[in-house]
Amino acid sequence: MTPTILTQSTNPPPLRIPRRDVSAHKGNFGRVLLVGGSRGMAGSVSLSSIAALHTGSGLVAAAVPDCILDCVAGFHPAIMTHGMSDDGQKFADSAWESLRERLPAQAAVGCGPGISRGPGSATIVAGLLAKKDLPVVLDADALNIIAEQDWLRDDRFQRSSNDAACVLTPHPGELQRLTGASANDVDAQLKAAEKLTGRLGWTIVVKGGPSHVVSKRDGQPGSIWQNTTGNPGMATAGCGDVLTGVVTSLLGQGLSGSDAARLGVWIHGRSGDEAAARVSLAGMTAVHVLDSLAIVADEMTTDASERDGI
Ligand SMILES: NC(=O)C1=CN([C@@H]2O[C@H](COP(=O)(O)OP(=O)(O)OC[C@H]3O[C@@H](n4cnc5c(N)ncnc54)[C@H](O)[C@@H]3O)[C@@H](O)[C@H]2O)[C@@H](O)CC1
Ligand SMILES: Nc1ncnc2c1ncn2[C@@H]1O[C@H](COP(=O)(O)OP(=O)(O)O)[C@@H](O)[C@H]1O
Ligand SMILES: [Mg+2]
Repeated sequence: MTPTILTQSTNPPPLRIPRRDVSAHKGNFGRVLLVGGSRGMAGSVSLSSIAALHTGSGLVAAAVPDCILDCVAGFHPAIMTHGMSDDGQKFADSAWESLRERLPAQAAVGCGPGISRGPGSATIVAGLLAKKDLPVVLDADALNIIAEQDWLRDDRFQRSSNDAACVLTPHPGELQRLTGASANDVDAQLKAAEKLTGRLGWTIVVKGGPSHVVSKRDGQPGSIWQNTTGNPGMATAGCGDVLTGVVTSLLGQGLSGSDAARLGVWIHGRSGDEAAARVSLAGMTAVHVLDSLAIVADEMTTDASERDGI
């Protein structure tokens, strides 16, 4: 019997970015920084960083607690690493001071995978939320810190349409911690995300099968877009860390929060579908999704003649 492949995506992306010009150089595609990791979770921030490279970023660096720098550096020779002060496990209070100096050079920053909770991590998250001229993606424990600190009520962190994008990528458990909306009630989660987006001006990816992107578009709150790619094989450790790197990369390539989130979620799911077809639903891992991302990345792009309809 011929096996039925249920994972093939045929739908087009929600938007496209220009195909690379022949004279392109790495400076054209954004310098991005991934902030995270802790002892025991060096893989998370490495997955995010490699995902940013595989989405097309020109230069990718990881800012990590110094105690895991060698491990993170060993995952991929093209990733630069910056070691920040730590307490032997995770970022120390003073890490923000050295991180802050690196921010002006970045086109976008992604923060949270593997970061762990503690005062050092909380200072970094608050600093990034307050830096409204820098596009940022927040994930994992960065979101749990926002929930713990009750920063959703803090008007200091609102972003207007003139500010850089702030994109949150919670899974249902994290969104429940942030808003109280049950992880088992997608409608309640989308409503809660809509309310947040309207008030704070952030874009929220409500992850799942399928994922949704909730954003303010054309100044109007409450635009909800549903993704069509992806499959349950992606319910495996590290797939969310990959998404953080993908969306950070697209922000760094100049996309708005809403566009980076929608195209990012689409290509991430598309990579998952490619991985499932190549490996298997049960056996695929985040590393297969990363490899597939490098293969399907051009599906996000179009060339000038296609754009102009020639
Ligand atoms: N290799 C690595 O270093 C890895 C590190 N990771 C890091 O591990 C940290 C903890 O992340 P976790 O997400 O495991 O921890 P969480 O405690 O946030 O999430 C897992 C729990 O959330 C609840 N939940 C409810 N609905 C859910 C849904 N639909 N999807 C997911 N969870 C749901 C479940 O109770 C589940 O046990 C993060 O910092 C993450 O970046 C993970 O990404 C795995 C890989
Ligand atoms: N059943 C599913 N269908 C489609 N995508 C899924 C499914 N399960 C998980 N995913 C995707 O995998 C990712 C999991 O993210 P997350 O739970 O944060 O993982 P981790 O923290 O382990 O990296 C999300 O992008 C989610 O949309
Ligand atoms: Mg996660």
